[in-house]
Amino acid sequence: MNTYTDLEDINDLQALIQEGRNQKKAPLAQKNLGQHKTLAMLFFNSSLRTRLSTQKAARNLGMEVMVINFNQDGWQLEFEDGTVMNADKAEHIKEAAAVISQYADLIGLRAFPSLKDREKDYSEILLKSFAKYATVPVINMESATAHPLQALADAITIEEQKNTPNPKVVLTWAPHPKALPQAVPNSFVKMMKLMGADLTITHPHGYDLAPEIVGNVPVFHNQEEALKGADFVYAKNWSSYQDYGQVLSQDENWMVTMEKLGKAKFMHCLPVRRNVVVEDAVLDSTQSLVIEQANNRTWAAQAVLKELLTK
Ligand SMILES: NCCC[C@H](NC(=O)CCC(=O)O)C(=O)O
Ligand SMILES: NC(=O)OP(=O)(O)O
Repeated sequence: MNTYTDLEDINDLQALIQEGRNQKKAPLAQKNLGQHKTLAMLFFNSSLRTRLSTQKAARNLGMEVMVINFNQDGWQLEFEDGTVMNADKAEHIKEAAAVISQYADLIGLRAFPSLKDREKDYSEILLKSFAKYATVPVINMESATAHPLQALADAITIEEQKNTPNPKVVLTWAPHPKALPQAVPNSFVKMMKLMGADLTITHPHGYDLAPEIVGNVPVFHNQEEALKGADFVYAKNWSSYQDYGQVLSQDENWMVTMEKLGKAKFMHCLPVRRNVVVEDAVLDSTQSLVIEQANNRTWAAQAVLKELLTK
């Protein structure tokens, strides 16, 4: 693995999941691997889990970490080629990426989509420009359309928690007051396909994810029907892909309740809006995996950092 911009960068998924589980058992077993190496983490958006778990993972491997909140502390970046930079953008990605590459051995990036221009968001201009102009590996810490570190933590969580060889996994849309990205569901669907999981997707009309990502995964518009016999229920809100970035429904009947969950385990990437996405009773029950899922973010990041350090 030379970079971790999306799940396609993974050479051997089972080995990477196993590596994450090994790191969890012995977090400091390779504490000198990253000695004198630095991870620079660039945040264009808020984060709790990604920021802290990735730092923790890097430190467990002996790395130094530098963090910059780009919107507050960095210069506004220009990504287009050949522009006359006489407006608000002070620095071109060509210089910024080349300069950061001299200070750091790995660069992590978080940058959400605009949710205004689908073509532009799905072109992943920020992530791809960094990957192009940086001379060190780039790690996706949630880009416009993908969250591969989250998906790896989700895969580790399902592997740890499953009681049958091929459990039924249901990804359900859930209501939310704001327009949210498709990054988490996109990467979750891709990951479940890579794992060969028994995946079902359920969402209201108008919320289909990108067809090239969904492929032939069964999609139900009846949530109750989809949830029948589920072993894992993964809830997430996302805004519309077709009517790009729009909130078409806030139907509270789609909230995950204990009654709907049945015997299944509950997953969510967090942060989660209580009693909007999912009711308290679910999050406060022993069937909720959300805290363990967030714990696994460290081990997923540590597995990825290890691969990138030893490539
Ligand atoms: N990194 C995990 C999720 C990040 C983001 N959620 C959010 O922005 C929630 C914000 C709120 O609830 O106000 C998303 O859906 O992609
Ligand atoms: N799940 C996740 O990525 O959380 P943060 O947005 O807090 O990093």
